[in-house]
Amino acid sequence: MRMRRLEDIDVRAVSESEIKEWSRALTTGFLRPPEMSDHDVAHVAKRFLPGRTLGAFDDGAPRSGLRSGGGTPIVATLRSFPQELTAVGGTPVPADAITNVSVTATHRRRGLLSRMMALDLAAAKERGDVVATLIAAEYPIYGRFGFGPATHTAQWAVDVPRTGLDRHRPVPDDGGRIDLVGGADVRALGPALHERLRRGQAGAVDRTERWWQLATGAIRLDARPWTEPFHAVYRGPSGEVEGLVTYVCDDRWGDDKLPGGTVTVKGLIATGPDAERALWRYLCSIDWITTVRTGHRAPDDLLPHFLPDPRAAHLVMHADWLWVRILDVVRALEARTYGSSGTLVLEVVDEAGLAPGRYRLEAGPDGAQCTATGQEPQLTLPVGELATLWLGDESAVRLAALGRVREQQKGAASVADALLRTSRRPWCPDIF
Ligand SMILES: CC(=O)SCCNC(=O)CCNC(=O)[C@H](O)C(C)(C)COP(=O)(O)OP(=O)(O)OC[C@H]1O[C@@H](n2cnc3c(N)ncnc32)[C@H](O)[C@@H]1OP(=O)(O)O
Repeated sequence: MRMRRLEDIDVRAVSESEIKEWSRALTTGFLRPPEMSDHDVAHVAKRFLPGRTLGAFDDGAPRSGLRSGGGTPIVATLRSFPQELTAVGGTPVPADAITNVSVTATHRRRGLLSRMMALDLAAAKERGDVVATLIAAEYPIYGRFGFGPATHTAQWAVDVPRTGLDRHRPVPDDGGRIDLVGGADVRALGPALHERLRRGQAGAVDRTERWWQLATGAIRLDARPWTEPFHAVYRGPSGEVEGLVTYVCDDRWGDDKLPGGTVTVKGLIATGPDAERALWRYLCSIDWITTVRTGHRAPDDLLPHFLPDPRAAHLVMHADWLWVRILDVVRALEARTYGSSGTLVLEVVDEAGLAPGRYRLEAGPDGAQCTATGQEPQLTLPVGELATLWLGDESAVRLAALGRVREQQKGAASVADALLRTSRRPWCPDIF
């Protein structure tokens, strides 16, 4: 069969009637069994947003075999949806959340992702989104499109017998209480708790009703076998719900008849350190459990230091997590608060032409003003590096040492750090 030339492959928004074929292309690109059940396709269709589900159509591709319906075969997918991302200081900014990016193995490295990404980012800019966000499958994919890694994830495995915690003490020991609750309770309590968390957590994103339904089994998908988890809530001494953990346990025993169970945390959110401490200690106090796996946490999570012996928490993963692409430099910089007062003139390099320019930032602990300027820049940096600095996780001095930002004025990177870095690291608890 003749290979289609690039310009013969149509990249466009899919219509609702093309969702089944689009879903097949997505599962194929993600190396999953290609045929999605009608039940699962119906769920994909439910969250369909016109114009925001993109596909690449190759009418030269075979219509037999894996294909599930009529129409032109789809060989690449990308979907975006509206999201809110919390900036430093707590203000949510409108984000274009990008997900379901795939290109069928036979069509890779021919520019299909680049074309879909250009379409989606242009539409986001046009809509007035301040940033685009995604969780990258692999590190090298998205930097070229102006994204920078803006939060990191860490996962620990806690060796419970080594923690030094006294398993005879009641948990919690601070006047609060912990209760196991059902999925319906979580759907009732969880959203308000999460809203409180995300307002104070730079890097957090909003959760939809569907998110809570999936997390509690109210929506089940054929492609994701469901195990009913445990949910525990922590109420502080005042009786208010301040924390929630969802976890599963295995039932492992050694030949020596000693228990060796593992708790795997699906999510733990809390509005303050007392609730976090109480929930981690609760998990470490469950009989038969010798390991607690934490799931995705911020790299500066307090967990190890809640344990008398912090070395009992072994770091098992540390990696980039949320990637951010700034689309509107002025609104992004004005949305956040700063660690000190000062001014900084930045030259932002953006080869895609979405947010390039010279910007003067006058910043302070209560907010900032940012304007386009003709002044000489103090710091020159690619738009992806700006995203990395924007959420407060990275140091401009480090990036200058790596040659990724350029000081045009000596000491400008230190000035940038004093303004932009935060005392706690940003964290995105979710995957999307
Ligand atoms: C947010 C999410 O959904 S993350 C999930 C991403 N999807 C996956 O990882 C699924 C498996 N992989 C794929 O489907 C594809 O390989 C994709 C989507 C990663 C890339 O799609 P392609 O159409 O091949 O990308 P495209 O041809 O536009 O590549 C543009 C450039 O990026 C580079 N590139 C693309 N993917 C990768 C990668 N995984 N690693 C390194 N470089 C890459 C290409 O080499 C090319 O570089 P060049 O311009 O210097 O030649």
